[in-house]
Amino acid sequence: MGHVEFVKGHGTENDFVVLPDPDGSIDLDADEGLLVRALCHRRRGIGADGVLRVVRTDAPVAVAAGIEGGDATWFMDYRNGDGSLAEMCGNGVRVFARYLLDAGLVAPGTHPVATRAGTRWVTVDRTGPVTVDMGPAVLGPASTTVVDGRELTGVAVDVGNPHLACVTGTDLEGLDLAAPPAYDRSLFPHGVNVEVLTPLADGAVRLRVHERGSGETRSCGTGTVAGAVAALDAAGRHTGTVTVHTPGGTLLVGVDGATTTLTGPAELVAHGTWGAALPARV
Ligand SMILES: N[C@@H](CCC[C@H](N)C(=O)O)C(=O)O
Repeated sequence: MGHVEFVKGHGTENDFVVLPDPDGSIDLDADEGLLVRALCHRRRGIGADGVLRVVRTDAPVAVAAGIEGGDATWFMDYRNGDGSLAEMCGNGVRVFARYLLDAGLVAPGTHPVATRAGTRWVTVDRTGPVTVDMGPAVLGPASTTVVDGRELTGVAVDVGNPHLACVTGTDLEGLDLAAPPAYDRSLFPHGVNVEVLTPLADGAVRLRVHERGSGETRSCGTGTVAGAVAALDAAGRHTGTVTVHTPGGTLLVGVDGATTTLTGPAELVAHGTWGAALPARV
């Protein structure tokens, strides 16, 4: 495997390796996602929850993936840390937009980004939070899960990817979310991200998440939207603005009848070359 240029970034500590690969020439599927797993490994790699490959929408790999470029020049090819594909990543798409801006590929403003879940419009400026129009979050049936030996009831929420959002009074501090929670495979045939959230007195919610393909993460953008929609639903509401506190930071979710928005920080912290020998000592 040759050298690969990378950028490291995060949004509320949901962290990513950004791989600029406009022509889609890096083979991320080889050896069941070996490169992705190696990059994301916390001890033997760079360490990340997932990989954001930056590919042109007209590159053969994007076309082969069925990506409808539409207005979008760039495709966010998202991979979980275990090498699996996911349809969408809410924190990732905000970090992706931060990369596009800092790399001079877009100007400050609102831009379309193609994802496997469809096009998402992201508003990014030189500094400050990044907002993404996440599209509709569709509530599904109630379902149960088992987390840390406790049975919890949640509601299915489709945010382009699958979620089971459990509104509960459970003490989130003590909950062990390391192991994949049990779930109904007939309802979630492709797996599910599981959120556990507690409404707070001021109307905000506290949220933790076990992500499909990544394990417990410090934050999950799509999970935050799913949690906010579930919390509103539990309160008998279908619109509103919800502040969501995750272990990695605070995000703001807007929910109206037609769509949802997600706002929060997105930062790039390093860049380098994977696989390169160190420069010779002088
Ligand atoms: N961390 C992401 C979600 C990444 C995908 C997820 N693990 C899945 O498999 O669906 C986010 O910020 O939304």
